[in-house]
Amino acid sequence: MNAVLAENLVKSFGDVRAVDNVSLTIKEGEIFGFLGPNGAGKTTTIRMITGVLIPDFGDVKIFGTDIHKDPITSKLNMGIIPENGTVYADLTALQNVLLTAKFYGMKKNEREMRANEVLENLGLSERKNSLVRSFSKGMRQRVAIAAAIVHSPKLLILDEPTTGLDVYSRRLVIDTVREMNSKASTILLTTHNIEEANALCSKVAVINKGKIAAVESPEKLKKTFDTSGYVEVSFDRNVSEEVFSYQGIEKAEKWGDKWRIYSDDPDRTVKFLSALAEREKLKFVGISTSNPSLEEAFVKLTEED
Ligand SMILES: Nc1ncnc2c1ncn2[C@@H]1O[C@H](COP(=O)(O)OP(=O)(O)OP(=O)(O)O)[C@@H](O)[C@H]1O
Repeated sequence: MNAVLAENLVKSFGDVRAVDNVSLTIKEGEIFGFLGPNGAGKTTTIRMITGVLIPDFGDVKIFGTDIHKDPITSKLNMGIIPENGTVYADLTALQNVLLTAKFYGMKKNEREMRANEVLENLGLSERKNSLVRSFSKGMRQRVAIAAAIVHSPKLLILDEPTTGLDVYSRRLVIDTVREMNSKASTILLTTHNIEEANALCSKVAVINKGKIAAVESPEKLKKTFDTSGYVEVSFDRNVSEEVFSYQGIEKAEKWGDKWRIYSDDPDRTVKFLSALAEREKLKFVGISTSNPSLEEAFVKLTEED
């Protein structure tokens, strides 16, 4: 079953078409990353998916239920951490989480057990009885996350969950996302952080100027935009450029003590190099293929025309 099925979402604010015909399918069990530059339409899309904003056009189904026709059923399945997650500053961390647990209709015993458990997992046990007012940004964000996951939602939606957090809070947030996913939650998160998306997500969608530019696994996306396709090789002695003249090899460039061999088929290049080494009695000192980055793909997908 699809956790999220968003079809043809459109939302304008005055003359600005913030979201322009966006469709997304998020399968159960995925960690789905929503990437895009500032103002691309990520938050507006998330707000439509979570039922906070009514689209001008289009539908959203959460586990098959229309969010606008039956918001309660849909929302019971969700945990939502909005951008700059909101928590009550005049309540303690524990009171914040217990309050949300109550909203979700959890029983008293279960509320207390789970609230303590999630606060512990998010490194907040020792401060659970302190007012949130006294907390740092990272701690507040962790309280917001604890509150959003206390009812073990089937779908966890996080808008920029790690922006502005210190390394410790970021690590706890990422570990929590992974743990929720391993316990059968589907995750949808927006992020600016491409390396984070690369490390966490099984699939990413890139949005630019309100439109979806690509939906792929990070690995496929990297490969699609890898224009650098080269193999780097060094031998135990110098060779001249001519030895690399071979069908399919576009060029060979000297890089320090190595050669970069460009082609559209690294597998063939490696086989060719192996035959070359044998024929010329060369020994490999090192050989590696280029490592395309998701950042490169992202920049290509979102760069100005
Ligand atoms: N309530 C609003 N009223 C007017 N314009 C809005 C409103 N919300 C969003 N916009 C505009 O819609 C566009 C998309 O904004 P949105 O916040 O969805 O982008 P985003 O991808 O989440 O950006 P960021 O990464 O900076 O948070 C922007 O041009 C923004 O100025």
